[in-house]
Amino acid sequence: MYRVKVPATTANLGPGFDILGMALDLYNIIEVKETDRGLNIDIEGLGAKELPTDKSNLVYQTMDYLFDKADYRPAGLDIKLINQIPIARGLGSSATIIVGGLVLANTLAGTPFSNDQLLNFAAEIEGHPDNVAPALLGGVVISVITDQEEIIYKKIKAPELKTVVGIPDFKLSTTEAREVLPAQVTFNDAVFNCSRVGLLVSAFMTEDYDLLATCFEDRLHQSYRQDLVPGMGEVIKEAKDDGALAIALSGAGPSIVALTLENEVEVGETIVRVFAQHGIKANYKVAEPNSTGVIVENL
Ligand SMILES: Nc1ncnc2c1ncn2[C@@H]1O[C@H](COP(=O)(O)OP(=O)(O)OP(=O)(O)O)[C@@H](O)[C@H]1O
Ligand SMILES: N[C@@H](CCO)C(=O)O
Repeated sequence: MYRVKVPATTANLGPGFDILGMALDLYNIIEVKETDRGLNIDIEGLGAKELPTDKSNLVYQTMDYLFDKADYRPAGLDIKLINQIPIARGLGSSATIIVGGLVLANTLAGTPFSNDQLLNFAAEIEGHPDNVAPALLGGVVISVITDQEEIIYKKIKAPELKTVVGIPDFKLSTTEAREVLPAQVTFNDAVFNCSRVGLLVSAFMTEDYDLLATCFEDRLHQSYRQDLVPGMGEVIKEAKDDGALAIALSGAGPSIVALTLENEVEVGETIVRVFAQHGIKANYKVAEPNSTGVIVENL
């Protein structure tokens, strides 16, 4: 039997829409065993009651995608999902399943594909690379899609900061959160974001955390998504007042991610309190960045 442990991810980090993501020490685990008894999917933890256990489950769809490419056909599979990452909250749950499913299927097929090829497959399945890249590689990853539709990436060390994730008690699908984005943005807004992404990468690399508040500013996606996350503007403002160095919507939302040197409990409690003032139940988790990415074990 093989097992993978795949980290949650927070994508965008403010201005890096579809470009930047960071892995966190919160995990989904997938176990798989080849059998001769067809498909059996067992789900433990989050989503156990709602996720399908047939061939429509994302983990099977993903493994099937790789088996097709590898021309490998197991007679049957026992798959177990142990889900600890909340689903459709902007913490990369689907990315963990895609990365984990690809790594497991590649292992069963005799490792015909490299990690770089797996990253390209994962980005194609997910539609964007910013969650799948750090889920696979760990750390902070900058991903670029070339004109030939290939991913070029660079992993940098994650900041030595605490991450506070405020998780509202409602789902927001990535598809819905992308539908509210405009087809075009102004030249000024594009320049605004490019400048912050450049500065953010440099701030992480030089550990110049005083720059983070400016680096997390964004004009490409968060304002358009504000109506989908009641209280988001105020949560961000009040958590900054509590000492968060930087704060933004996590991925496509609805979770909010803050980076802090200290005061992580106060920042978390403030996020929960301000969401409650807007009628939204929420909880928070304090996480550390993950630097390893996916880990596969032969049990
Ligand atoms: N743990 C899981 N197991 C199986 N399928 C999952 C799991 N997590 C997500 N999915 C599938 O992926 C779909 C899309 O999830 P979606 O991308 O909206 O959320 P997310 O990955 O949790 O958040 P985000 O991508 O914003 O970080 C879900 O509707 C579900 O079908
Ligand atoms: N970059 C993606 C992340 C989705 O998790 C978005 O913001 O839509």
